[in-house]
Amino acid sequence: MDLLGNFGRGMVLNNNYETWKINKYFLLQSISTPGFNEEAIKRSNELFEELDDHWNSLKNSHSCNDNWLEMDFLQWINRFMTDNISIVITGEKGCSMTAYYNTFNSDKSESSLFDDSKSYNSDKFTPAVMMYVRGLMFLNIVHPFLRRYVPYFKKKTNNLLENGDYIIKTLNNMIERRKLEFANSPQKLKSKHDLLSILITANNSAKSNKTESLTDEDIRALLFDVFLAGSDTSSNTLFYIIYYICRNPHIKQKMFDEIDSVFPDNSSNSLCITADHLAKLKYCEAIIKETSRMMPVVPVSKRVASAKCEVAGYTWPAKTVFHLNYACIHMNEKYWDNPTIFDPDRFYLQNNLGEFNDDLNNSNNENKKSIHDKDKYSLVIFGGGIRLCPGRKLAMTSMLSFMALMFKKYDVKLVDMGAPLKVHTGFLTNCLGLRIKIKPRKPSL
Ligand code: HEM
Repeated sequence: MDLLGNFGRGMVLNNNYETWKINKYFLLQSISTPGFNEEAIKRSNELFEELDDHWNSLKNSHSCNDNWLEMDFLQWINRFMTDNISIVITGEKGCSMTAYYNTFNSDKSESSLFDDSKSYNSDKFTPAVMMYVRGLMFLNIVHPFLRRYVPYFKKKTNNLLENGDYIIKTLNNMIERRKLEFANSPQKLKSKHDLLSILITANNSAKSNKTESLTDEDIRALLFDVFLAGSDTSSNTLFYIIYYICRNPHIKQKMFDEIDSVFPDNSSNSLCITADHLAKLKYCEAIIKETSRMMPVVPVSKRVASAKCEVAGYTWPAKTVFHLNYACIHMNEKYWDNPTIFDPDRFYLQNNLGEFNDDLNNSNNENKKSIHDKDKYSLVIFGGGIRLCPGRKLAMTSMLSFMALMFKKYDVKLVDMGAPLKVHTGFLTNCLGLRIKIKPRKPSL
């Protein structure tokens, strides 16, 4: 079942506390550096410009009624976030948006730029990671006899093994290439702020100081974890944001007003967002929280009791598995007034937005502020306790950047206001499709 040799390595699939702790330490140190955060914002700016160029070309090549461009937002935002997480992890430009744009074009020549044997192809790699996750479920459920001897299951198992090999090879190549670059030109790499370069630099200095360090397999597992956890989570949240603000025009307007106040109009067509701008987008932050309360992309999680414990007045033996229903907690009337109403003001007016700025090194997160007076775990978008999501700051940065860039420029509406939100819940609650229309908010843009 352990196709990648990841069990006991990295974070997500690691139940060995000692190695998990070391991996977590390296990941948090790497993604908490100011350079990493600035780079993530800079990359969002660049990628949005690319996305906007694609949209403009589509608008020019298709006749659009009233200047509104209709699109399947699911496809674009998935690819935007795929390219975003790819470049943040590897420093290498992904090709998912370009590959998708090319499907609208008769001239597909740009696709040939991506040679799998030489460079990393985000459009192929990220779906492979998702296939790996679905494969884990399959391997968990299907009996080994069926996998070995029954043709249908055997074929599926072989596909999964091939997929696992492809992921390992891609990540190994990436690490090897970067280490070689590092050996040839150490100074150059010190100025790089992608996750892989920072991890290698931090690991090299741990080795030379003879403190605990990572193996290449650990680095591979950490990269895999971030590919796995960092893209679909943020893109699904952004779908749901679009859905809810379109259905609540007064909230959309309040969001536009905030964005306009942080980015007053200037002659330039493109924004250049910084961390200071993002810190001012308190209403946008409240929208992200309220959307995630209504529709948490990670709806459940699990914990295993390491020792006998008491929960809800009952005594439970060690190794009891507890399923934590985050989606239900978010709808509990004990903690939330009118929980079915979409109301970002419940976070905004209380000005209680400290959760995402807490000390990222504090794994127990005991200092987490309560969202309101009732219970600090009544909002568990990013989980809680020792396995709290380490990527929450990066997630907030990418989502806020996207919101500012998109809504400074574009108004948005749903193609079908009456259509229910189509979702599928597995590990994540995935949106299955969302047709929207966009139009520049100002004629000059
Ligand atoms: C909107 C975006 C995101 C959401 C909603 C989200 C949510 C979560 C949740 C609920 C958990 C499980 C916590 C628990 O069991 O209590 C988790 C774990 C994790 N997340 Fe995120 N996440 C997001 C983005 C990211 C990003 C961008 C990264 C990249 C660094 C990331 C990396 C991880 C990792 C490595 C874990 C596993 C932690 C462990 O097992 O100890 N996540 N995330």
